[in-house]
Amino acid sequence: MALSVSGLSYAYGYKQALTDVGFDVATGQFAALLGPNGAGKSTLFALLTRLFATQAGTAVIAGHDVNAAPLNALAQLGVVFQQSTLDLDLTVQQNLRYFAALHGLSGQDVDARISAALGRLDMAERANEKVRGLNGGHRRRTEIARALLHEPKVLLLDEPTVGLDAPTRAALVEYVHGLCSEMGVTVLWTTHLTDEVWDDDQVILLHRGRVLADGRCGELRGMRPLAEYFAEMTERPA
Ligand SMILES: Nc1ncnc2c1ncn2[C@@H]1O[C@H](COP(=O)(O)OP(=O)(O)OP(=O)(O)O)[C@@H](O)[C@H]1O
Repeated sequence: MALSVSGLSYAYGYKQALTDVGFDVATGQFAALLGPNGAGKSTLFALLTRLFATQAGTAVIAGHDVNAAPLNALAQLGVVFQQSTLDLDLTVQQNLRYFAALHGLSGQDVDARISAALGRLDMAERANEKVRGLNGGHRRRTEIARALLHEPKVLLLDEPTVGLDAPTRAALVEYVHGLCSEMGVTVLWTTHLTDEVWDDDQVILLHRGRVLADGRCGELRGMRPLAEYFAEMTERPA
């Protein structure tokens, strides 16, 4: 498994945000962590990226426990946060070079990695443009290219389509599915939008801090749209 979470619980003081959360994601799988507002998605994301320390349970990334071997675990993790962290006044390439330097990547290899990462996201032609001049979709693609520079096995994206229009959202969803099928990257994509999930994707349905369902989207939804299944699961009384 590329990502294994087991018995993960987390509380903010008296407020329980996650309760005994567990799931596995296989290598090369696109997994949607689907949940309404307040479900606990951001808390889980913060635990996987070690922004918060784990209180109970374990998370293992590409064989490395985030608590026992944090450096090894984080080395295998690419992260795209909900809020953009690009420098608007640097070019696309300068943003990527800066990130590479922070990761201790240097030498001729870096430019080759940057070209490859931008190529994968169809961003090669924009390498010398300042980020300020890019539209939202291209900025997001730049961030994904950047998150892949150190060739992580697992890519986490926290609601990456927020603020994008429908066609741009659909294109981004398609790019990231392509990373799974063509490069074998394992993706955990958090969202509350059911149209971002494809039938072959794994759905981990999170609600009020618990996993309500975990399975292949096509199987979970059966004959009805995923949105209907999602509403049925999350709108019934506690
Ligand atoms: N700093 C905090 N202090 C107390 N409670 C918090 C804190 N941060 C989050 N919570 C609560 O924990 C629960 C899970 O929140 P979380 O932000 O992880 O959910 P989410 O699924 O990411 O929601 P959203 O989509 O709105 O970001 C919610 O009930 C939230 O109110």
